Amino acid sequence: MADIWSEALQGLEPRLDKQTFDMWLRPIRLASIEDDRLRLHAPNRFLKEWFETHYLALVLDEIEGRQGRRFGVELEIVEPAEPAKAPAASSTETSIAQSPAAQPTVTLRRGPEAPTGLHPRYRFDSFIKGASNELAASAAMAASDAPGTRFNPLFIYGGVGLGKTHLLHGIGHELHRKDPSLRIVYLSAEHFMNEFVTAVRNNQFDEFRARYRKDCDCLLIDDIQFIAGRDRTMDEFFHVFNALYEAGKQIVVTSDRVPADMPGMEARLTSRLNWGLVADVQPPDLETRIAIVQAKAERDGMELPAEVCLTIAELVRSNVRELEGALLRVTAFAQLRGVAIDKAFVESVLGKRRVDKTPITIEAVQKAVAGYYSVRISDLKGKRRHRGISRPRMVAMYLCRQLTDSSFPEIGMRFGGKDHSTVINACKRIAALQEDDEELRGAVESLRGQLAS
Ligand SMILES: Nc1ncnc2c1ncn2[C@@H]1O[C@H](COP(=O)(O)OP(=O)(O)OP(=O)(O)O)[C@@H](O)[C@H]1O
Repeated sequence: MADIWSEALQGLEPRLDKQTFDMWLRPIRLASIEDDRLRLHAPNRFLKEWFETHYLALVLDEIEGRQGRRFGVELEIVEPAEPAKAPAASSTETSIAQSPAAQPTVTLRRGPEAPTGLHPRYRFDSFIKGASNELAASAAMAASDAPGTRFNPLFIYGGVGLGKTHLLHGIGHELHRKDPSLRIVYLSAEHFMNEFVTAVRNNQFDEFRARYRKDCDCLLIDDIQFIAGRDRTMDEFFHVFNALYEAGKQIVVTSDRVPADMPGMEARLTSRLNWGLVADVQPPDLETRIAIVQAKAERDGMELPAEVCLTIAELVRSNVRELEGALLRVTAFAQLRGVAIDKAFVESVLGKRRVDKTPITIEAVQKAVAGYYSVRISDLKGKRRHRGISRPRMVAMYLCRQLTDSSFPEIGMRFGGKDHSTVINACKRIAALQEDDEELRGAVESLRGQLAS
């Protein structure tokens, strides 16, 4: 009976990319054939769902072509009998008949009450899945179902504001929910470097090493591209990676680009980052953008007419952060002016505002921000870290990114030759701070209005 299955797979193997075949088809097993039904086993929920949606029809067509009849299918999740590599949390999939070997083999020390640094809103249930992020989102969920096993490391990459950090935090929350004893460490690569430098300077290397190599069951690192070219940090991260990986601990990494495309990143690190699954997030399509606008409005207790959601989604295409910003702008303006939100209003706030106007330049942004905060343009381009300077500098970088077509490296260059990751961090920081800081939100809106007019 297994021949039906293996013959079909053999027929398909040369027609599919090797990685695709090994990842999605090979792990599916034929358990039995009853009448005209194939009973198949998938090792986990993620593989089951992915196989069902993407490859099942293909395999059934192949079988039909060979056998001359169409089979039905029952696809169940059955974990492989051999012990999982990771001693971490087992899958909570209730339908799985767990073999004793699949249970955790060591008792983990209790972790903190809740992993620190995780944004309370960045959870899977508030993440809208669409074609543009499907692989990354499903893989993130799979990694939190069975950490340290199949998708380890999980590498999520993509452009700015597309949900990488949201997914990373989602994994942390989900792992913690399923097993509060897990020690989950989340931090940005920049933070990792700063801690490392401080540890070396203060002779606290043993503590640093213990924190990341031993007392950690899951490492979530944001913006790994930051450490490219920083030799000692890369070397340290390499050892952290090895220690955790060998212990079967889950590692999830995000970046703005694929591992192979990071100039200055050591080859031994790039290759390790490629060991597991590399999944991208792309700018959302129209349907996903509409769903995101609806969900965000609902979360904020607003009911927006479908036409309004559609108009916002049509006008803002680049990324989700900008979509959120646009929604915030529309609702804030409507509140200020005390008017109802309809299509024409949205267009007046977002849409045609830039048409027929000269494009906003980086210089114009720097000038407006310097004037607003009463600082010198040379300070914005300089290195001083005093809050009175660094805050306006970050706001200026943020507005340059929002209002001009300039890339991160280009903005960095025009701010006194700063690294693109500094610009990325500034943009993120200002976007996040605006959520709670009304004064900052007011400043950004006022500058935006000034520059747009
Ligand atoms: N699919 C989605 N569903 C719901 N919200 C989303 C989705 N994608 C992104 N967001 C939201 O958009 C905002 C930006 O997302 P996030 O910070 O995760 O982006 P990122 O890819 O990490 O970008 P960056 O590289 O700039 O850090 C967040 O508020 C996040 O909640």
